Amino acid sequence: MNSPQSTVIFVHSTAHWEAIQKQRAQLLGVKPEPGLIKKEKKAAPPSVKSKRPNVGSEISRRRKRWVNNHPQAVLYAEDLRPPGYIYKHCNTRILEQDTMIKSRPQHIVPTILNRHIRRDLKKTHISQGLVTKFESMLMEFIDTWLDDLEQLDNVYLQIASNNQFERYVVHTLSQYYGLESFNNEVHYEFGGPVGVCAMMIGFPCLMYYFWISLEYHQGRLIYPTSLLQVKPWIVNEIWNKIKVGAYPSLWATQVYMGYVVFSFVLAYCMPGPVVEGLPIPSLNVYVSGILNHQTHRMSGNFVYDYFMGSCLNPRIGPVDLKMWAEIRLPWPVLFYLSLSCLLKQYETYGTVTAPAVFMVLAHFLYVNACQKGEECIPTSWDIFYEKDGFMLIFWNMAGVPFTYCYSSIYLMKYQLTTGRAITHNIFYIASLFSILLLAYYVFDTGNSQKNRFRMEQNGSFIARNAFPQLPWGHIRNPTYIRTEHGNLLLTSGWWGICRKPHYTADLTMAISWGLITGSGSFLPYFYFCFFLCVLVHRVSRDMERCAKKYGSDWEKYCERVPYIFIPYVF
Ligand SMILES: NC(=O)C1=CN([C@@H]2O[C@H](COP(=O)(O)OP(=O)(O)OC[C@H]3O[C@@H](n4cnc5c(N)ncnc54)[C@H](OP(=O)(O)O)[C@@H]3O)[C@@H](O)[C@H]2O)C=CC1
Ligand SMILES: C=C(/C=C/[C@@H](C)[C@H]1CC[C@H]2C3=CC=C4C[C@@H](O)CC[C@]4(C)[C@H]3CC[C@]12C)C(C)C
Repeated sequence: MNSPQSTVIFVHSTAHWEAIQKQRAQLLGVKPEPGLIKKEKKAAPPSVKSKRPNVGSEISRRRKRWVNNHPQAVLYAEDLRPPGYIYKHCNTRILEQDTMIKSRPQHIVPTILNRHIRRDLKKTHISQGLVTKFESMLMEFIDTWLDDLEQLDNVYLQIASNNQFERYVVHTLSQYYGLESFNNEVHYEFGGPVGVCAMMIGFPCLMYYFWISLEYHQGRLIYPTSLLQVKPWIVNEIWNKIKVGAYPSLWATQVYMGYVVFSFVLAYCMPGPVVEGLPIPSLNVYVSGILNHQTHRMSGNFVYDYFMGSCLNPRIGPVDLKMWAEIRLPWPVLFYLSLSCLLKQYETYGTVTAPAVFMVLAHFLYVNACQKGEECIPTSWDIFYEKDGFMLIFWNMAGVPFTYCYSSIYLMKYQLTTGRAITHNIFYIASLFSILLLAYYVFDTGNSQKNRFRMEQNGSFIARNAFPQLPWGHIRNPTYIRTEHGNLLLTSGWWGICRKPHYTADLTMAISWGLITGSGSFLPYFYFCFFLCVLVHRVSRDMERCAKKYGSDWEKYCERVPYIFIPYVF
């Protein structure tokens, strides 16, 4: 995985800043007037040229090169020491006795280079040009923010560099100036820019391909029979069919966009229960003046950021766009599509089959769950973690409604084109209905157990009577693990049995949507396969995130609840 790195220098607080000021004044031999930090501004930043640490002995060539800004002038560990600092007289004890430094808050990095860095620097010849370049950047940054102490809590300077050695120099200089620095490593998911580019092109193409196979081939997957056939196959089988049957017509656009607008107006005027979500990161972040005030976890790569999104919770008025697009758009459309297939069957044959009823029930349960449990959704992963980018928007507006419906469309198209309805024996049908209802029960109560527990914890719990409120959906006096982070991890109910009970239940429902159509086509199983990949990937991302966030508490939780999907199996 490609992981570009950049170095970010942080200044955390006004207190920290004042400490830096005092420190620098002390290093320069200027006595700071207590409480008048701003007044020292002009005197404080040493000009990079005039106050550059002395290098080598006074008559040495090394010193001359350094003083004359020779590009190959080198700097040793001792050169990075504060001026006037004598190595053999300084140790940590002396540092701690120093009143200026003592007055610093605990978290501030000491000014004197630590032994580890000193040892490393001794081995390294650092070019003067490099040091001057980064030192000037730091000086400029310090000067810029001297006048604006109020903003200091959120200010940081980002220095992008893919060179490990350069980053090392920046860290060392930061330490010298009492700034806190750390590497901000961009961790790409989904295969990075190349992976997401492939997905953005591949998903729509795949959907067209599946549409052709459903519309013209009773769900059979089609392919060219020889290499020579590829071009005519693409033109005749794919392109011409899309042009005729799947070109976005004005009527289709009006119907779909009409529904989108209608649904938005409803969300605007009839918002449903209003609950507080989880705290989101501060929006008041300045990043070298480049990013605006709402972007979040940006990689800097346009394609990747376009796919992942930039904002976490964009809104228009009272409508949280992500919630609206995730709940109020795809699931009702999916339900209407299934219902339409059932009505078409009834209109054509005067009767309906059990599999078609099954699909309407399955989609009704899902859409109903999303609406009746709307108040629980702000504490779920997509809302608090995923940003609103191509991935979520495409999947909400196209993927969910127009791929999750393959089972219903397949049942209908198969009957319309062959004249034979897909049916099964009563035992098979009854088993699948039972599996669906049982899985739904675990899915519904699993989600609501965890989300209500979390809502109680953050004080946003509200009781609702929307149908159905299932028994065990709300655990009174639950057991949990209290983490040092402050969050509680539920270990009662389904959550004491495995770590992702709601995923297991959701996947069980997904496979039942395929099984009800028999084994004539892969397409009704596409949702299950796709969803399995999504959830397995999500589990690994989530576990990694939680392990970092909760540390040893997460290990304790994993010991208490060792299985992820199925107890004693996995
Ligand atoms: N049909 C579809 O297309 C999709 C359906 N879904 C369904 O949506 C539902 C919600 O899933 P999703 O949003 O992915 O995940 P969750 O709502 O389970 O969110 C995971 C988060 O829950 C918190 N958490 C994990 N374990 C515990 C615990 N024991 N106690 C308390 N909090 C815990 C952690 O957050 P924290 O950091 O706050 O601790 C974790 O990051 C599932 O049923 C899933 O199947 C999801 C995606 C797509
Ligand atoms: C990822 C997408 C969509 C995800 C949604 C389908 C689920 C996200 C959170 C889920 C739910 C949370 C809590 C619930 C309370 C329960 O009482 C009922 C179920 C539910 C509403 C549950 C339902 C599914 C979610 C809304 C897109 C990108 C496909």
